[in-house]
Amino acid sequence: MPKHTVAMLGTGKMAEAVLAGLLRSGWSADQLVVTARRPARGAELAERYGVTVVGNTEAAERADILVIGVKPQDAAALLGEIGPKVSANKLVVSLCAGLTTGFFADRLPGDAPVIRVMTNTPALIGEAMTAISAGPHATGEQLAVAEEMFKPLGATVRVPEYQQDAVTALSGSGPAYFYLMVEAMIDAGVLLGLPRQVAHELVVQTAVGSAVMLRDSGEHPVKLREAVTSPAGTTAAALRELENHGVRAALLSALEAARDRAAQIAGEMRQ
Ligand SMILES: NC(=O)C1=CN([C@@H]2O[C@H](COP(=O)(O)OP(=O)(O)OC[C@H]3O[C@@H](n4cnc5c(N)ncnc54)[C@H](OP(=O)(O)O)[C@@H]3O)[C@@H](O)[C@H]2O)C=CC1
Ligand SMILES: O=C(O)[C@@H]1CCC=N1
Repeated sequence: MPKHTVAMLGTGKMAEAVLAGLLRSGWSADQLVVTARRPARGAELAERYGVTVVGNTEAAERADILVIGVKPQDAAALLGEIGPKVSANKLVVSLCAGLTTGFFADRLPGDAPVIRVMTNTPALIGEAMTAISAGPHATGEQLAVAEEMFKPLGATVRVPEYQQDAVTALSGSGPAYFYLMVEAMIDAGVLLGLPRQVAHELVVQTAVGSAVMLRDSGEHPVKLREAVTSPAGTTAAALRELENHGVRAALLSALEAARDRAAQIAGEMRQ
């Protein structure tokens, strides 16, 4: 990959995970500049990663890839600030849930190329799931640049932009669903009389083992679940309770709600 300079504009939790992932995968600190709204946050990032912290306009000037890491609600103000520095030879990469490439194109001068990315926090450890879509002014080459940038952070997939709200619901927010499940299982272990630390270790390693098996065996989850479920055994008893309590229906509703919220955010930002 040619030497690019990346600006993280608004370096909160998600942009920090991307920043850490890039540094882990061989990008050098001098290829990265970051911005923060609060000076204390900037100082923290400089100390933790050895990166240069500058203002938004200077970052937009210095870098050729501009990663938009602010909340969707803060994006318009940020674009207003950096707009004059964004020319067609810059690549704008949005991490924002809900916001379309059109939202950015409408607020940037000329034909600024925009790539919409939905990644997730496991980028921090090289296990992200990142979905990438090119906006109207982005070339295939620019899409490939964004893809190369995110590949070392985990897995990547190209999707048509209209699918990005569904992606956001599934893999963008996805880590939170698994963490909730783990949290609830640990509490259940405590209810059954296990010390919390023991319950924590049992659940976390079971989650890791199950996830690695899912990925590496290539087996369908139904087959893996059936292998655990003995006739008249303990697992069948537990699964019946999960079905009785509507776990599948809850997931369907939850993901629809997340997808709809992404679309709603975009609508709110247009007003
Ligand atoms: N968290 C996640 O798992 C995921 C998040 N995303 C997307 O990533 C984006 C960021 O989310 P997240 O990291 O969770 O949110 P955070 O609030 O942690 O990060 C946003 C950061 O931007 C800073 N900021 C806001 N305005 C400016 C500005 N004008 N100049 C410089 N910095 C600014 C904020 O500063 P301050 O600290 O002062 O508020 C904050 O540090 C969102 O658009 C979200 O949709 C996408 C996928 C997953
Ligand atoms: O909750 C959110 O809106 C962001 C987007 C996906 C994950 N976190």
